[in-house]
Amino acid sequence: MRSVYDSTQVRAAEARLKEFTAPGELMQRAAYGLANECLNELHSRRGGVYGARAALLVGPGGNGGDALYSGVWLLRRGIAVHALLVGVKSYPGAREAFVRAGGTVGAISDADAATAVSRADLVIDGIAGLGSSRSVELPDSVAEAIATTDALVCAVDLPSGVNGDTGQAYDGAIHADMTATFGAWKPAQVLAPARRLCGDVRFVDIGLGPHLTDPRIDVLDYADIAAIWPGPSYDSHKYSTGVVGVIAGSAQYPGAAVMCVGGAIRSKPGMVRYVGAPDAIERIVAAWPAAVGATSIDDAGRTNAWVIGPGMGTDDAARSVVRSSLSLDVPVIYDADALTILSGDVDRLRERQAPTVLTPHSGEFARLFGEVGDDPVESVKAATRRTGCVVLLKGPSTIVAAPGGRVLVNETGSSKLATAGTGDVLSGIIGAALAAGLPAQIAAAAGAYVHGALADQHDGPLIAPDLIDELPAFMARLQA
Ligand SMILES: NC(=O)C1=CN([C@@H]2O[C@H](COP(=O)(O)OP(=O)(O)OC[C@H]3O[C@@H](n4cnc5c(N)ncnc54)[C@H](O)[C@@H]3O)[C@@H](O)[C@H]2O)[C@@H](O)CC1
Ligand SMILES: Nc1ncnc2c1ncn2[C@@H]1O[C@H](COP(=O)(O)OP(=O)(O)O)[C@@H](O)[C@H]1O
Ligand SMILES: [K+]
Repeated sequence: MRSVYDSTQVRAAEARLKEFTAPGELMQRAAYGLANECLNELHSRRGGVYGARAALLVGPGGNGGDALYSGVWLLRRGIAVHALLVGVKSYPGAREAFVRAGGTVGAISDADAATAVSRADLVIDGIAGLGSSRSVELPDSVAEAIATTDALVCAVDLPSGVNGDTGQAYDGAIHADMTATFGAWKPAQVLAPARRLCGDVRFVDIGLGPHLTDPRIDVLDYADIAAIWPGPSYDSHKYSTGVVGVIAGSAQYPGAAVMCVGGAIRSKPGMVRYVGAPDAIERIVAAWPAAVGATSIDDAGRTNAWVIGPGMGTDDAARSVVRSSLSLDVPVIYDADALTILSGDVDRLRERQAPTVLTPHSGEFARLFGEVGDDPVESVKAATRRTGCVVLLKGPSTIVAAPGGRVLVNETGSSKLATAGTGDVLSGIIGAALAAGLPAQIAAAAGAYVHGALADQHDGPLIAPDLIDELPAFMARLQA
């Protein structure tokens, strides 16, 4: 598990650590770590670093200070380093130290600034880090040179022009190949759209660890999923590993039910029950002979968790099923059309006694709670406070919040998943995890991890049923 801390937490931890360290020590640790990451990467790209050129983009604050002091280390390794000041100020003492070590300094507005960038093998973005909260305004020629260079572009702490806490990217934000993050992972390094601008994130330890508590976000990794994903024990039977109920599909969207049941059944619960009209049951059993049909929730028999919504439509019959399901005393995941149905009735979700998971994409989220704002984590947390439910917001970074709990962000998957029906598979997978007894937020986040990993594992173009086909191999590896 990777813990992520916001700028207030990082600044507070830095302030505490500074009580035990010499003045300027933390910046030296950061600058040395940054230089090392750049040297290693440059070495593997060019086969050596001597004789290379570097351009530093230097802002007025601590971020620019890190860039200038890292320049001192680069100069000592035989790299020619030119600093371009963005503005008139620079971090006290850093510019002098850089010049003493042999660095040259110009202004970003100099006529030859763009040439310095395009001739560089390494561009270090030290315009702003934790203090970045607005667009980056560089001369067009320099912005163009940064955007088109083949050089290694390394961001100091965060790419300039991204909001470190929310993951928002402002105009002109720098697109880095690599980011050296100091002391902690920051929200922008795991949240869309900023995380894409970070490139490969390298952790530089500056000793903040003992001073950081209560992360803002956690990111589950493969080892976490392997440890928590339920598997059978020697004395398991079909009722002990969880029974999933699925209500999905309609005459208009029959495939949604097939994919949702497939996602559930291939995640290996003890049993999957499908509730629908007789012709729908026939279709499901033709696709998944191991599924068990019933025509109503009441007739379905023992079920540990329900998945309700994919492709079920929003007609009166669907509305009545969703409303009556609110009183089910087992975990329920509401997805797709069920979310649309509930959007008129959001506050009724509070009536639910058993755990509830909502899995909206941003359009469904807007219908339920209003548009996702500039701070998506805050938007999702507000939705959990309002409903008392676990809310999983889908998208290029999936955010899972629970009432009173920590926020989980999923990093697996990619835009390969932007194809119809992948969400139906996801809700089936989460349903299996819920039925096996995982706590609702963990089930949702672990389901999102598995779902994304299936896409990552799949070679070539992906359609939703491919995810189901990838499940057995993934589960076999996970449980090995
Ligand atoms: N506080 C500490 O103990 C440490 C801080 N470190 C570095 O210091 C950074 C934080 O320093 P600061 O608080 O000075 O903040 P920053 O240097 O990140 O940014 C603040 C300054 O940049 C300007 N700025 C913001 N956005 C800009 C833009 N788009 N274009 C031009 N200028 C812009 C602001 O007006 C302000 O003057 C960290 O991200 C990290 O790089 C590290 O040296 C580690 C230790
Ligand atoms: N650009 C993207 N990057 C990563 N994941 C994505 C992207 N677009 C969609 N996804 C994922 O694909 C799935 C789509 O679900 P959804 O929108 O409900 O589709 P459908 O209703 O067609 O099944 C979600 O898990 C979502 O997180
Ligand atoms: K930066």
